[in-house]
Amino acid sequence: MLNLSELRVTRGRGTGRHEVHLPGLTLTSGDMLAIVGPSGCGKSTLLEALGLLLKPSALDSYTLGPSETDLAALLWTENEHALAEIRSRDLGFLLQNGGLLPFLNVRDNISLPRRLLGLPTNSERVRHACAILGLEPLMDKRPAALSIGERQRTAFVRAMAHEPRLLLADEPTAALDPQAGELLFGLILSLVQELEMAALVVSHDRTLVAQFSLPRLAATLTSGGCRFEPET
Ligand SMILES: Nc1ncnc2c1ncn2[C@@H]1O[C@H](COP(=O)(O)OP(=O)(O)OP(=O)(O)O)[C@@H](O)[C@H]1O
Repeated sequence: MLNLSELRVTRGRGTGRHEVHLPGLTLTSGDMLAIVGPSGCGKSTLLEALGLLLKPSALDSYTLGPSETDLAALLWTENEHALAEIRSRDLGFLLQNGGLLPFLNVRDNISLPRRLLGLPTNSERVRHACAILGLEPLMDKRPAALSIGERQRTAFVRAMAHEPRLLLADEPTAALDPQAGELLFGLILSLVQELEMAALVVSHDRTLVAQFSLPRLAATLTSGGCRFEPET
């Protein structure tokens, strides 16, 4: 479902230069992988590169799902139109700031990705996710009137509403209590398996990661940055 050759991404310059290195990655349908490592090592950078939001300094090939389109080639040709289409159709983002639109209520924030793709805004899966995560009473509220945890849960439902091939989630449980975190992890895992998608989830919560027996991509600090490798 996901095949990526060696990836290098560079942030900053001079003494502040930090290189994130991933020797390669293969995910099959139903895989959910946790990305773990210390603050500042490059976990968000890795997600952003996999989400086609950053141009890597090295990447030979990157394919996603049944499509044979080489996303690495698209990145190099800077075909912004094609990249934007893939981001909105095949990828689901739950980034650290949540990214909810402040002028839309919860209902409209959640339905936006499906609306933009011309899909019916009513989806049984979205309704189910909203019910499990307790969002139903909040549908008419705007983000400013939500708690941080409520915003995080809304952002998660928005990230999966269009049923992407790959979900990229940055600390999805950071603002949630242990019980809500467990509910969200369980929901992500069941969706990933049911929809035959894959998920990469940055998490500091080793307890949750262990509880769900998630395979891990762990960071090792190097002199100029950080390398991510499967943790044994
Ligand atoms: N926009 C940017 N420009 C330059 N350097 C950046 C930028 N964003 C992040 N960095 C640097 O890149 C490195 C990796 O940052 P990143 O946010 O990916 O780490 P992280 O592991 O996700 O951290 P945290 O767990 O604290 O969120 C850090 O040294 C950071 O200072």
